[in-house]
Formats: sequence, C-alpha cells, structure tokens
Amino acid sequence: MTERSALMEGLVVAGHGRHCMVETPDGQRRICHPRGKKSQAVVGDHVLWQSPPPGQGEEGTIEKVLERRNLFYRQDEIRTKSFAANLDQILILIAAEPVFSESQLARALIAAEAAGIQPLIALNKSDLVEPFARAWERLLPYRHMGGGHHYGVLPLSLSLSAEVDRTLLMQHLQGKTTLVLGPSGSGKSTLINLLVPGASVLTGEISQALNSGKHTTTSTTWYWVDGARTTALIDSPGFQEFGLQHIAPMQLASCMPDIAAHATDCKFYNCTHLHEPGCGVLSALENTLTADGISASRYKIYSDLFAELSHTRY
Ligand SMILES: Nc1nc2c(ncn2[C@@H]2O[C@H](COP(=O)(O)OP(=O)(O)OP(=O)(O)O)[C@@H](O)[C@H]2O)c(=O)[nH]1
Ligand SMILES: [Zn+2]
Repeated sequence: MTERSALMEGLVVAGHGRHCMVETPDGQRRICHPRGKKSQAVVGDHVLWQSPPPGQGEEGTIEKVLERRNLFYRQDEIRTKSFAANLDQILILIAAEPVFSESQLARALIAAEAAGIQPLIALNKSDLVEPFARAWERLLPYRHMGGGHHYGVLPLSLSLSAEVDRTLLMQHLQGKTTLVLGPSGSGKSTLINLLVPGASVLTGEISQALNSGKHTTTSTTWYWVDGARTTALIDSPGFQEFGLQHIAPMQLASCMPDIAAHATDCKFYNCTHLHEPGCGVLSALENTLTADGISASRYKIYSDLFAELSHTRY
C-alpha cells in the first residue's frame, strides 16, 4: 500500500465538472477530485482531503464531504443541479429591465424555503424610473409576504449609486455566506465586482486552473468579501428553468409564506387549496385588498406548480 499523507480540512470554493478548488484554513488553494461518488462535493462544502502520494502529480483527492447544514438545488425530471451547500441566505437579484419572470422568482424562493434558507430579493436599476415603478408594483406581494419572516425587497442602482448600495448590501451580507442568483442582465456581475474588486480576474484564473487551460466560464464560485474571511458571496449561473421536482405538491403551500399563512384556516387538514369548501387560501384570494390577502398572480403560480408537480413523478 502506498503511503498517504494526513487528511486535511478544506472548503470547496469552486467547482467544475468533477474537479473542484479546495481552500485550506490558512487560505491556500488546491485542485482536487473526489475519490468516489460519495465524495462528490459542491461549493460551500467542508471536506477532508489528501495530497497525492509523491510522484503522482499535484491534484488532491476529496476523501469525505462533511455533514451539510443545507443544500440548495433544483431538480427537473431527469437531472439534479446542486448550486451550493451550507448557506446563510440567498440573494435574488432582479432588475427593472429586463422585465423579470415572476414565476422564476417564485420558484427560486420556493426552493430556498424548502431548503430552509432565508431568501432576500434586490431590485436593481432604480434609475430607470418607470420600468422600476412597474417592477416595484409587481413585487408588492413579495414586499409584504408574511409567515415567520418578511422577504423584503432592497432597491438598488448598482451602476449609479455604487457606494450607497454597497453600504446597504453589507448590512445584509456581513458575516454571512450568501448565494447570489439572478437572470442575465440584472447586474449580477456589477454587484459581485462592486463587493469583490478583482472578482472577474479571480474567476478567470480559477476556471483556467480547473480546465487546464481551456477557457470556460460559468461555474459556481465562492468569493471572500473581506480580508478576515467572514463574509462570502457565491456566484452561480442557472436561474433559468428552475425545476422543483423534489417538492411534493402537498408540500408546496408550506414553501409559499403568503399561502401558508392562510392554509391553517382550512376546514380539511389535507386541503389542496384548489377547490375545497371552507378553504382559508381560497377565501383569502377574494380579499386581495387587505394587506394579508393572496394576490391573483401568486395563486396562479401556486395552482400551476401544483399541477406541474402532480404529473408523472420519477
Ligand atoms: N441603468 C442601469 N443599468 C445598470 C445598473 N446596474 C447594472 N446595469 C447595466 O446592466 C447591464 C447588465 O449588467 P451585468 O452586471 O453585466 O449583468 P449580469 O446580471 O451579470 O448579466 P450577464 O452577464 O448577462 O449574466 C450592464 O450593461 C450594466 O451596465 C443600474 O443600476 N442601472
Ligand atoms: Zn385550503
């Protein structure tokens, strides 16, 4: 048997295919690959890894993925895509323009709820006055959404009021690990580069290293915001086509705080909130004028998703 070096702790800071970049507690980085299927790691994972035996290159092996506090992922009918693990919150960045898809926003929020991770929404491009006003209006249900917590929506104008926005964002991000998601064009790169100067250079270097030279971008990347390494941002692509096949139809209401708030008033314990008499959700739908009513668009998202998740399950 070949002599192996001791197991070391590390944090996964980038992933690409089977390879990932592992950061040691003293801040050094090494490319690693998993020993087997069970040691497949995602960004944010804490792992035990090992240097290769002498003469067998530089690449380390991941021997064990330590227990996860949470895992944020999406799932379509065939594939599971894991974004990241061990998150404190998820920041969803949308903008006045391009017009955001409410269904996509709702799906990401539902996945966050299902994983037990606090979501936060930011609406960028407040300088585009009229489109911003329309988007802000569409976000009304999300600004007021109750349950155990309020989502809240942060208004931003990243390219115009960078310093003000940095201060506002840091109030929410300080000391936490935050996954940043958003549709293309919302200003995600602008936000990351504002909080992590040099981020784009770093990404280029990491993707070069992980691809041994080939230049492919778009993989999930962890950035430290501060020198003390207490605040982190994770940039991940893949906001589109947010599959929720891992959520059961009957679990859906509990992942939508505005619906969940009324689901306790239903006459039947197994109410689907689609057609039952004495349904608290359906009666809240008729009261859209009250602050805690359920908006027509939110209810449509609920019923469409309920149907989607009730189809053939694999
Ligand atoms: N008007 C306005 N434009 C902005 C603002 N913030 C960013 N932009 C612009 O919006 C465009 C998209 O910004 P990016 O940061 O590249 O957006 P992204 O989300 O990373 O987009 P992809 O690179 O396509 O994923 C750029 O042209 C930015 O200059 C803002 O506050 N107001
Ligand atoms: Zn009901």
